[in-house]
Formats: sequence, C-alpha cells, structure tokens
Amino acid sequence: MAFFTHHICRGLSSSAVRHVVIKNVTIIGGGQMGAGIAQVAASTGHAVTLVDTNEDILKKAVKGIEGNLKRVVKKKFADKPEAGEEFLQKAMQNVSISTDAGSVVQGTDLVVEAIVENLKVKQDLFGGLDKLAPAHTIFASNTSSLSITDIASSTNRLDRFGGLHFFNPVPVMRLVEVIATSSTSQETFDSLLNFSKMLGKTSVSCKDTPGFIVNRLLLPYILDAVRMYERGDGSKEDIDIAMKLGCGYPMGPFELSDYVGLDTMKFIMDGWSAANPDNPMFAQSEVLNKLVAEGKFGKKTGEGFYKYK
Ligand SMILES: CC(=O)CC(=O)SCCNC(=O)CCNC(=O)[C@H](O)C(C)(C)COP(=O)(O)OP(=O)(O)OC[C@H]1O[C@@H](n2cnc3c(N)ncnc32)[C@H](O)[C@@H]1OP(=O)(O)O
Ligand SMILES: NC(=O)C1=CN([C@@H]2O[C@H](COP(=O)(O)OP(=O)(O)OC[C@H]3O[C@@H](n4cnc5c(N)ncnc54)[C@H](O)[C@@H]3O)[C@@H](O)[C@H]2O)C=CC1
Repeated sequence: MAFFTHHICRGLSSSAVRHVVIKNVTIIGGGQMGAGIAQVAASTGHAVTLVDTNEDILKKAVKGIEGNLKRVVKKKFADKPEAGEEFLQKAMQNVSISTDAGSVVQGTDLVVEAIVENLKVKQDLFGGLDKLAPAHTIFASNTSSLSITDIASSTNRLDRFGGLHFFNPVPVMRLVEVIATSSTSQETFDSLLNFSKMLGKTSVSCKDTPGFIVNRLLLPYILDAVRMYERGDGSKEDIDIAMKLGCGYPMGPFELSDYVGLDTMKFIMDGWSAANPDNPMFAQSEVLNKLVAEGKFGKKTGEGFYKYK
C-alpha cells in the first residue's frame, strides 16, 4: 500500500508537494556503497533489506555496518552508554538480509540499486524486479556514470524511476545527488528528495547527464592526475601530497581512486570512452587497465595504486 503526504514547500508559496512516505527500503548490492546506504537508512529508522548474490558478502556487510555504528555510538553517546546501546540495537534490528531480491521487493517502498557499474546487469536486475514490485514502489540507481534513462528503459515504471547518487563513505559524506529523467514524475522526485532529507543528507537536483555534477568534474581531474603520472611528470605520492596540501583536499587523486575502487573507475571510464571515442579526456589508461587486469582494485582488495596490507 502506498502512503502519501502533502505539505507546503517553504519558499514555494502555495505549491503542494506530494510524496510517497518511504519506510521499507530494499538495497541491492552489499558492497561498500550498498552497506553504507543500508547503515544510514537503518540508523534513521527505516526497515532495510540488504540484498546480494551470496550470504558471505551479506554477513561481511552486516559486520561492517555494526562496526561502523559502534564507532558512531562511541562518539555520539559518549556520556550516555545505555542510550547508545539502544540506538545500536534498534539500528541493527532494522537490517535484514536476503539473496532473493524478487521475494523482498514485494513489501518495499523504495529499491536502491548499488551493484556493479554495468548497464546490462543493472537493466536485467530492474527489468526482473519491475514485474514483482508493487505499483507504488520507486526504483533508484546509485550509478556513478550510467544514464538513469538507459537503466530505467528495462522497466515499465519510467515515472517511478530516478537516481540517488551517494558518496563514499556514505555515513560520512553529506551529499546525495537526486537525478530526474525526462520521465520521472514530480511525485517520485519529491519522494527521493524527502528520503535523502530523512537520511540527514543534503541533496542537489541533477539532470540525467553523464556523471551528473560531481563525477563529471571529479573523474576528468583524477584521470588527468593518472596521465600526469604516466607521463612521468610527477610521482603518485607527490601528486597526492600536492593536491592535499595545495588544495586542501582530504585525499589525493591516487588515494581517492583506490578508495572508490579501480574496477569501478575503469567501468566508468570505459563507458565514457565508448560514448566519446575521439575525446582524449576519456582515452584508455595503461596503468589503470594493468592494475584492474591484475585484480588490484584498491583498498577493497588490499592493493591498487598503493598497498594496504
Ligand atoms: C565514485 C562516485 O560515484 C562518487 C564518489 O563517491 S567519489 C568519492 C567521494 N569521497 C571522497 O572524496 C572522500 C574523500 N576523503 C575523505 O573525506 C576522508 O579522507 C575520509 C572521510 C574518507 C576519512 O577521513 P579521515 O579524517 O582521514 O579518517 P578518519 O579520522 O578515520 O575519519 C573521519 C571521520 O569519518 C568517520 N569515518 C571514516 N570512514 C568511515 C566509514 N566508512 N563509515 C563510517 N564512518 C567513517 C570516522 O569515524 C571519523 O569520524 P569523526 O570525525 O566523528 O571522528
Ligand atoms: N565506490 C564508490 O566510490 C562509488 C560507487 N558508486 C556506484 O555504486 C555501485 C556499487 O559500487 P561499490 O559499492 O563501490 O561496488 P562493490 O564492488 O563494493 O559492490 C558491489 C556489490 O554488488 C554485488 N552485486 C553484483 N551484481 C549483483 C546482482 N545482480 N544482484 C545483487 N548483488 C550484486 C556484488 O556482489 C558486490 O557485493 C556502482 O554502480 C558504482 O558505480 C556510486 C558512488 C560512489
């Protein structure tokens, strides 16, 4: 059953905003992003089901969520350990896991997809879920670089499909990009904006253009740094130090690449390079290709541009 609320938007005089109240959330993909989104949604009172392809990944994700929440509790409830324990218990009770997306979407208000950055895989997932999810359920993708319109085209709910692009690490980064396609209804868009607010995030509205706002600016910068290193114009360590101390960035481009995941970086690059074969900004990077071919995806595998073991 769908729940709707009406309220008057501040600053928009009398324009009534109608949105679906999101209580039950299915998050597909229990990797770094999916687990982070699940953590934030569960700790803000949402009933979350986290879905992945196997139990081991899900168990690892839940363990990570619990560990991160303990860190939060230690700081936030330093003087009130009992309230902290209650917060932790409640948040953890809000998380369940499943390897069968089809069965859990039947009771969900929102599906947030955070699986591998591959158009076909995302389309197959949403195409299947479209047939099983209730009519009111909103679908959203956390894609970094793919077109939301293309992903949504595998479904018959174009009006109830949008983008919710979170940033890594989700519990810490305060932004969510909310993306509307030309078919996304106002109600869906407002529901996604409201959900982001309920998570305690600040949202910005984006059009369905490659990389939305942040990645359209961030990826070319990172790639320029990789090319600078490939040309031998600077060591990766020096480039990282330069951007941290010279610009006040929390991480240099190589540290950030390892943090995002070099596999994900390559998926993004390959997509953009296929769509813009003549644009040197998206030309293949030998170094990136080699590291990915060797399974060195960055922090999550223990090695990327740097070693973490
Ligand atoms: C690819 C895409 O599509 C889009 C993207 O996401 S692009 C990537 C965007 N992300 C970034 O640019 C991240 C840049 N890096 C940073 O902001 C920081 O280095 C960082 C927040 C990751 C770590 O910060 P740090 O100061 O070096 O480390 P640390 O002291 O451990 O952490 C800072 C705080 O974050 C918390 N934290 C760090 N990682 C966390 C995690 N995974 N989960 C929960 N909390 C975390 C810590 O507990 C700490 O909290 P307090 O300040 O309350 O003590
Ligand atoms: N890493 C980052 O910094 C960011 C990534 N993103 C996007 O979020 C998505 C996920 O990225 P990460 O979490 O970094 O990847 P990840 O590799 O950490 O996790 C992906 C998870 O999806 C699971 N998966 C793959 N196919 C599946 C399927 N069909 N059904 C269920 N689960 C499936 C995998 O088993 C894996 O656990 C990608 O689209 C990525 O572009 C968005 C913002 C930031």
